[in-house]
Amino acid sequence: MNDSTEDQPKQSWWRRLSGGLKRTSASLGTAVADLVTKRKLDRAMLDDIEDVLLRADLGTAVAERIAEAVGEGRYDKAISADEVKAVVATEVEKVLAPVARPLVIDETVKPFVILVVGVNGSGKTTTIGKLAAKLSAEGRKVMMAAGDTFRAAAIDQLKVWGERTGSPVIAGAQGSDSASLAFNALTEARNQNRDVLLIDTAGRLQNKAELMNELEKMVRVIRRVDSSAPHVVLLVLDATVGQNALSQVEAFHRTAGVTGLVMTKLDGTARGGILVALAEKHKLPVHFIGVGEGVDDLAPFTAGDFARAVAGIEG
Ligand SMILES: Nc1nc2c(ncn2[C@@H]2O[C@H](COP(=O)(O)OP(=O)(O)OP(=O)(O)O)[C@@H](O)[C@H]2O)c(=O)[nH]1
Repeated sequence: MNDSTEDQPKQSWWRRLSGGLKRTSASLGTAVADLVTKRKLDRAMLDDIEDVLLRADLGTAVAERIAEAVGEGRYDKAISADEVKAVVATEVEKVLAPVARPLVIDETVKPFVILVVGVNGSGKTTTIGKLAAKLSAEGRKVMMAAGDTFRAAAIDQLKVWGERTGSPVIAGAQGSDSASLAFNALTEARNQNRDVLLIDTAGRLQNKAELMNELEKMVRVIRRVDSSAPHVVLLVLDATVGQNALSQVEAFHRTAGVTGLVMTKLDGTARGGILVALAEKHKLPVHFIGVGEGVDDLAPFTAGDFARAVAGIEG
């Protein structure tokens, strides 16, 4: 790949990310601009700034901290919207930097098992497909397991990704036992000497308790084949659900021991600030962000870029 083609995806995903977060950043930018015109900074202005940040889904702790940082050394002085945005970007980056961590695949572990969990529609199957494409492009032998046996379309969707990425897909019939499917897939991945096994899971069953029981069972059964597996438990979160994402993290973390997050659909939401609230509260690593439905639309998560996009600073 030459430099110009390497630059293109980076630019296009940045455009989509900053474009997607435009509603977050534009409302934040406009509100901040309205607040700071022809006024000197005082407590009331900081409270207003804090409200604006709360509306962007950044969460109370971060909003409060940013407002304090804006106030530092600036009381009774005029302040520009750009100054406020710069403080927002700096403070957001501080929260995100510790969680922006790449997905590390231990080459000594074979197969390296990645269990992908999340509620239905969050983008699990699509993320698995994108990951399979990425990992196979890096030269790894990937296998996928259609553990979402509840939904026939999810099985078909995964098979399409399998064909697209040249990776075998282990699937059962709709309604078959997902734990035994995971068991078979891991055994098969071992026999075929695969580097990575990506396991899809159901996002919806009759009720939440049943879903969590099934996940627990899946993990238990996987451990029977390899006591160190799953090596990564990726929780896929849909950015458009806003604050709901916080409780999803709690539920899945308790059940499946989530090791890292992927946040999808950041290409079309005004609620991207939720990632900041999540980072602040749960401190779980964020490996990737989804910025579209295509195979290349899974971008590594970088704190600085994201912080600037949220604050509405041009890339
Ligand atoms: N715009 C956008 N759409 C996405 C992204 N990731 C996934 N989607 C879309 O979201 C929808 C749901 O994605 P799936 O991958 O089927 O979700 P799932 O979590 O597997 O859903 P279940 O199988 O029902 O549990 C699909 O239409 C995807 O194309 C993203 O980053 N951006």
